[in-house]
Amino acid sequence: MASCPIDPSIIRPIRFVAGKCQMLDQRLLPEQEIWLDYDSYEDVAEAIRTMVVRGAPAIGIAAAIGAWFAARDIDNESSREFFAEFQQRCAVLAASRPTAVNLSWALERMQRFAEANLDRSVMELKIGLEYEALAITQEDEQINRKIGRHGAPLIPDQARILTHCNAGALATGGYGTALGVVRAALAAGNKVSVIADETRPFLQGSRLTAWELQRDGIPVTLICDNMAGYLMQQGDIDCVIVGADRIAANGDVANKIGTYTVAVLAREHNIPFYVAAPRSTIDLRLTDGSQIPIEERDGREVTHIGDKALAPEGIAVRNPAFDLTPARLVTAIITESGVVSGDYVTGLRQLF
Ligand SMILES: CSC[C@H]1O[C@H](OP(=O)(O)O)[C@H](O)[C@@H]1O
Repeated sequence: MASCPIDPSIIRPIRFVAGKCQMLDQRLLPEQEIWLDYDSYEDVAEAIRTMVVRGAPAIGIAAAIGAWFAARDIDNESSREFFAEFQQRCAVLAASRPTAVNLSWALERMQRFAEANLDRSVMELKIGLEYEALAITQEDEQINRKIGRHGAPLIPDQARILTHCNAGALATGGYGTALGVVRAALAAGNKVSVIADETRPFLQGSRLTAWELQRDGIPVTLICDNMAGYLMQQGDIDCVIVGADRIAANGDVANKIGTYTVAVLAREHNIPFYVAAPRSTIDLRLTDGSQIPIEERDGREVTHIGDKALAPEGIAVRNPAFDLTPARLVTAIITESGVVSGDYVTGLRQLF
């Protein structure tokens, strides 16, 4: 059933209506629900970089809206000169974060639209780009509902599902990818529950997944990342479902740091490890995961929570924001076009 776009009960982190954009500042959850107004491509790029908005599909949507702001503000009557400036501004958005391929996927889609319509006036190009950004925004939730429908049959009744990071409504245009499978399993009548890794250092699990699921009345238990192995050992986890930021052509998965650790633990305990992602997160241009850029973020995310220091001043820090899970540890990849497992090279290519 198509969701009602104005149903306030459904979590959507980005609002794009009549050329206006608001984004839920996810840095302030769960304590504050603050919506920020955006009206320039530079500010949207900063929102992506600073993780006001985060999550691969949500980053793609924000980038598309940012690209429209970029086009709207170009003051040029020549379509070709307009397009050259538009490409330069899209490059600013593309540089905001490196790992989630949805960012470049959305920007390339916007630029392809413009390039295919250079015979139009600049005004017509601007109008068309707004509709393209709106389409990218509105398509995402329906894609996630399809992912949920394909994934739900994999989830047994009473399943206790471990999640890592947030691949829910807050990471997308609504409904979520990994959490979309959870929502669909519940809608199918399965009494599933979630065990959410807090996901240090940005705490997307404790701050976002726990908030999102509690708000929707979905059973959720929060654990520290270092507890997952113990719960698996105790038989308290029945399956794992995570999202993805980029999937290479061979099925290697880049996702939030700690995902690889969970995948290794799941394999050790013979627990299914599922990845839920839209086709826009699959990058067939990369033969394997070694080619996926891994973002290194500010060490302050590790040494501080807000202004509170968690480590001695000046301590050396590493802060890779993602890691790579080899395809051999992935039980199946759940997409809006179906479920792929085993021969990922063939299976992923057949999705397109
Ligand atoms: C549905 S994609 C969510 C994906 O994005 C997250 O990363 P970040 O919060 O840094 O944008 C994480 O890897 C999630 O699995």
